[in-house]
Amino acid sequence: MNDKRRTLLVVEDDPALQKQMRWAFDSFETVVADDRESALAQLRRHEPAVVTMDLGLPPHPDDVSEGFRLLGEMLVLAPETKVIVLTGQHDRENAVRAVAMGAYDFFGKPFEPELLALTIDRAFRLHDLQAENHRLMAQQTSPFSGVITRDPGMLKVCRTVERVASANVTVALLGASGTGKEVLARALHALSSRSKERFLAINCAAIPENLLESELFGYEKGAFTGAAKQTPGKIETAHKGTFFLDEIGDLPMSLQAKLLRFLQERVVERIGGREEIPVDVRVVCATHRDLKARIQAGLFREDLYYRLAEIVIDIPPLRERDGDAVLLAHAFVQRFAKDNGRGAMHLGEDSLAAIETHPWPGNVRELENCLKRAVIMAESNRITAADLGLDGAESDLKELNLRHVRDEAERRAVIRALARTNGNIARAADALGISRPSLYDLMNRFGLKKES
Ligand SMILES: Nc1ncnc2c1ncn2[C@@H]1O[C@H](COP(=O)(O)OP(=O)(O)OP(=O)(O)O)[C@@H](O)[C@H]1O
Repeated sequence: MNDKRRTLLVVEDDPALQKQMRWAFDSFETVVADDRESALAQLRRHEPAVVTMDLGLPPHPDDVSEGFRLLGEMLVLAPETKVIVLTGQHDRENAVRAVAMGAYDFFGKPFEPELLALTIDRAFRLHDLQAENHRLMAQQTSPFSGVITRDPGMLKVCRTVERVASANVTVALLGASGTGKEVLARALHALSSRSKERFLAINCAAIPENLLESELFGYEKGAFTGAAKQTPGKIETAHKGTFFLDEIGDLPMSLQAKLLRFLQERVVERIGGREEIPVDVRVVCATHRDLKARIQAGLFREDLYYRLAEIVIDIPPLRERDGDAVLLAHAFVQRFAKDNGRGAMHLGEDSLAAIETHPWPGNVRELENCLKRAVIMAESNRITAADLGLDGAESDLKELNLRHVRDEAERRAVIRALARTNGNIARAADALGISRPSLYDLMNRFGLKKES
């Protein structure tokens, strides 16, 4: 295969062997380095997909210390890069150690160039496949239906939910109102082995204290005035399924003790009853309140907190999710336009800018309601900022311009590299993975003086 875009870095201190390898691997774009420092500089500059490296490198060419140090640093700097380690013919121990550290493969010296070329080719193919896989994964939105996001923080939350779904641990979802706590609790249930059973939710803030107790634990006939028949509580009804306690931060103290007992003993006693009924439920809770602060204020039991918060998942507010407000807005417009039989509707430039700049204190719920109203109210198929009831923010097109964004990122990286290397141009250029002349060009472009 002759593809010059495939960059191979050869780390080899023997000039004769270096030359031989360049020649043998001329179907790749081969760059060479003869020691650790130059190898790291080449790695930064060329970002090769594949590296072959000798383990014996100067200043200690007769042992493997420098080689292993380089291998470790390369794997940190470029974990996707495939490193093929060249070892002595009988040095199996170091070969195995290198692969255990994360090297892709090893080869004994002297090697047959054709065989090594095949291994290199395979490494490139694997690298390309993994890159493609990452690209496809990045295109995906969240892994759950019902949760729309492309924000890295929120995607991490989704991955945590996936990971803990199958474990039978109690999960606390913490986040402001409308951030999607219930959506995530339902996803947790759907991904768990209990998905075929019930998901039961109760909002601890919405029900008065005396009613809440009977809602949670149930009651026997005649337990209190109006208790006409035996009624199981919600916890009991959720047996084998998932029980979602929303707004747990608002649970009255008296019920906190009772809930704690249930979490410890896993039995419920109906009001007015004497029987202890075993219940097997997975408990998920959520609150927008700061539970630690409530513990400090004596409003929430610390022992209950630790029972409930075996796994804590913090959900970021909408304003901290990059690009999500507009992404969600498009999805809501489509959904509500369809629900209302309004045909194809779209958001105008001014409304997109307004959505981006609004802080959304009510999070996704506020955005959802805002678009629901706008779809109904809009006079044409184009939704304006006025339809949204938001101030038509000046569209900051400069911020959206990709070249401007890139320039700004580059300017900052150059300033940081120069600061870290105390103005040393050669080292700053190495750190940035560019040549010295390129760094000078950038410094000129951004008006950065050599001393700065
Ligand atoms: N990432 C999301 N993608 C799509 N819809 C979402 C998302 N997050 C939330 N929603 C929608 O926003 C609304 C509010 O979400 P949810 O009820 O889960 O929030 P909450 O944090 O539980 O709110 P509260 O604290 O007020 O109970 C729901 O209609 C939900 O479907």
